[in-house]
Amino acid sequence: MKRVFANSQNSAEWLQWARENLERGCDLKDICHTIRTSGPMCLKLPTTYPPNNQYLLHPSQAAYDYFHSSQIIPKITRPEGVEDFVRMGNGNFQLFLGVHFLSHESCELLTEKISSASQQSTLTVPESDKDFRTSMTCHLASSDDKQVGEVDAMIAHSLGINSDYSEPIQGQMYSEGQQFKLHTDYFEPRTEEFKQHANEKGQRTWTFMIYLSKPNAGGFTYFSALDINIPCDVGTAIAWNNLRSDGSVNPYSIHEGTKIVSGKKTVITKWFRDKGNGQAFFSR
Ligand SMILES: O=C(O)CCC(=O)C(=O)O
Ligand SMILES: [Fe+2]
Repeated sequence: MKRVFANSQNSAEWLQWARENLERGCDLKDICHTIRTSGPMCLKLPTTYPPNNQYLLHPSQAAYDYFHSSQIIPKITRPEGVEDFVRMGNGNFQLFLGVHFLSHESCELLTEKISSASQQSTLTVPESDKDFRTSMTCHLASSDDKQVGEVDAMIAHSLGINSDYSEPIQGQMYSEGQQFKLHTDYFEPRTEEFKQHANEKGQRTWTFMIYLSKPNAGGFTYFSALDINIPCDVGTAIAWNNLRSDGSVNPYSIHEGTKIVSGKKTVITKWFRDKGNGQAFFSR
């Protein structure tokens, strides 16, 4: 980490310094430590939160995020890997893919259950774009179904996280023309959304998805920051960490359920949380 100036109390200079060092690949924790010990007592930072996720990808945003969220950073919930899954993406983002997670038979049965009891999907923040998320959601957990319970347990086991640290399992169904536009699954820190949704069970940590039925065209899961398109192959599962290793939110996790061109797509989604009862991780 290079020191470009000494004992400066100028916040802009320090932010610039943090940005340069982040771009050079220095560790965010070291940068923050230096700022805490040698930087200005009170960094003057923007008062408005960046409005879009593109801006969040800028390295200086990482520093900004870190300084501002230190009070509410959840504890680390990071499996080292996911059993039998391959790691995709880059060092900035943990994304895993597991083929043949579920048999075609199980996928068919679950698809039937989801299509028989689904309702319009909702969003955690109000959105003026009515096409933002147009899929249907099925609250599978409320069915008390044996197969659903087994899949739920398989997901938790595969990540190695205690299912008490999770939200109830859901199904999503997309018909032709339906989509879920670019978004992140974590709750935006310091917002109403965070206050409303993270209060009890904490921040969202991991997302786990299983593809149950494949559309004829379209319907990928697209991670735009990595330019990775995951096809909706029946039985395949993906899992990603919405947080960085220090527990702050990871903008590289931004993703989209692309529009269905023809056919239907059905998936299972399960979000893990920062808080729960008992040990967070299974011992392996
Ligand atoms: O359907 C997809 O591929 C993505 C779904 C998604 O991002 C979500 O439910 O949060
Ligand atoms: Fe998502």
